[in-house]
Amino acid sequence: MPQQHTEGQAAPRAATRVIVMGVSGSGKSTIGALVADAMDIPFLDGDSLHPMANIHKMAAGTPLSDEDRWPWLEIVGNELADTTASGMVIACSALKRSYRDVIRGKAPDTIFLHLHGSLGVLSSRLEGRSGHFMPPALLESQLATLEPLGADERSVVIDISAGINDLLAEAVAGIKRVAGQ
Ligand SMILES: Nc1ncnc2c1ncn2[C@@H]1O[C@H](COP(=O)(O)OP(=O)(O)O)[C@@H](O)[C@H]1O
Ligand SMILES: O=C(O)[C@H](O)[C@@H](O)[C@H](O)[C@H](O)COP(=O)(O)O
Repeated sequence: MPQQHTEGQAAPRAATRVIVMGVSGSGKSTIGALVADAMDIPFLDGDSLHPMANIHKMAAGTPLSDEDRWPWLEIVGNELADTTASGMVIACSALKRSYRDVIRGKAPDTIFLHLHGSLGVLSSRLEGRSGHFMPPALLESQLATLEPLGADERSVVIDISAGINDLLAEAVAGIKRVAGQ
């Protein structure tokens, strides 16, 4: 029997499912964790969902192929679709539209937050990062693979040259706007 809502009673809010996307070094892990915290929903780093073979391949300086990425994207989509919380934020490069289609195939209401930046800003962020498996030399192939979001995709695009607090505010406002909150 469908749930009834009497006047004055708020209808339950749909889960907010977000992929923070972009190339390596764009700030997915940093901004993703902060957005999740601000929206009081769980955060998952897509790097932790890669099969070990993918991590070893990237660490050795070889870009992943589509075949390497399909199983990983399925896992990412399943995590988003299966969340029992009021939403979830996952950091996942989701570089091509066909990759985003895999995620949407599992969780159709996903909002993609693209952290967009110039080669110069991205390179300096990667050079400044330490203790990460991803070599800065893979940035060029990441940028060559990136397909920008289409107007028909549920999405928010922000320019990463701003400071973290400004990016966080812009990201949360954009997500809430797209989610109709
Ligand atoms: N807006 C920002 N301003 C300055 N430094 C940032 C900003 N966003 C991220 N960083 C830094 O840039 C580096 C890359 O960020 P990270 O979150 O690891 O990116 P990704 O997960 O997309 O690879 C990290 O050292 C991080 O602390
Ligand atoms: O599809 C890919 O090639 C990888 O998923 C890659 O895009 C991802 O970004 C890595 O996991 C590197 O990790 P960082 O993005 O955290 O540098």
